[in-house]
Amino acid sequence: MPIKHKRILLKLSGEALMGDTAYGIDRGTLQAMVADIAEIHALGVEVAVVIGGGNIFRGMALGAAGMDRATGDYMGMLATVMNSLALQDALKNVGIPARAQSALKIEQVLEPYIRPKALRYLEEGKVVIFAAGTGNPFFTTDTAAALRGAEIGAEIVLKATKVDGIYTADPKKDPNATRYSSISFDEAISKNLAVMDATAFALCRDQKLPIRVFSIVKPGALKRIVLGEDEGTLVHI
Ligand SMILES: Nc1ncnc2c1ncn2[C@@H]1O[C@H](COP(=O)(O)OP(=O)(O)OP(=O)(O)O)[C@@H](O)[C@H]1O
Ligand SMILES: O=c1ccn([C@@H]2O[C@H](COP(=O)(O)O)[C@@H](O)[C@H]2O)c(=O)[nH]1
Repeated sequence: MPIKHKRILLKLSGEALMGDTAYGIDRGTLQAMVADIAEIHALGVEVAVVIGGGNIFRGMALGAAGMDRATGDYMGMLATVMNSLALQDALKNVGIPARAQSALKIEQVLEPYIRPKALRYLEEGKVVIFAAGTGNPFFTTDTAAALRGAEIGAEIVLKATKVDGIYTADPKKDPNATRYSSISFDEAISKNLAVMDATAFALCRDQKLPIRVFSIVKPGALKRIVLGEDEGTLVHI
């Protein structure tokens, strides 16, 4: 079967990285994510990854607890750096070349984000991990995924999360919610569907970059998507 998407931006949920634990990185979950990436890497897909930080810190939650919001956001971005380091290490452990780049300057830890270098890594078959989100507070890693996806000319943003698509309402709160198989950007924005923030939806819409939201826990889902099969929810123009 031919691959449908040659270059993708994969957004991995930070929150999902906890697995069944209450905080941090669950080793088994991380290895399962790596196994999914390995399957599509073996098909020749060029893979760039943005990983969230919800398993460690979210600026909004820290802000609600009384911390200065921007400070909380920088802590959230640093959380994504930790997740990116763990992912880079786990990929290398299974023989997949991976390079993480940071949107915040921490040169002793990660090389900085340099777009031409990232593009070269992708052409060389290396998995590129974009750490520290956009590098700016008041954004999210979903927006970083949209931004980097557009910058590298990805054909699609694949958001791997804890639910298996976009629903009429949060399926964790509303048992009667039903899943869309596809939805337009305008509808997703106007209905305030909180699976992704409006900034990310708007950026992808303006750049004509489709998004597919799918379950990170469903075995083989990522591979089926790159082979063109129907999974989760497609967000389109
Ligand atoms: N209409 C909706 N359809 C699907 N999921 C929804 C909807 N509204 C809210 N959600 C929630 O959005 C969550 C996914 O978004 P969220 O940004 O919180 O997580 P993530 O991107 O997977 O994690 P992280 O930010 O740590 O990377 C789902 O787990 C789901 O409970
Ligand atoms: O560009 C960005 C990206 C992220 N943040 C902060 O990091 C946390 C974790 O990211 P998630 O997307 O929620 O997983 C986020 O809550 C923000 O606080 C940021 O400030 N800028």
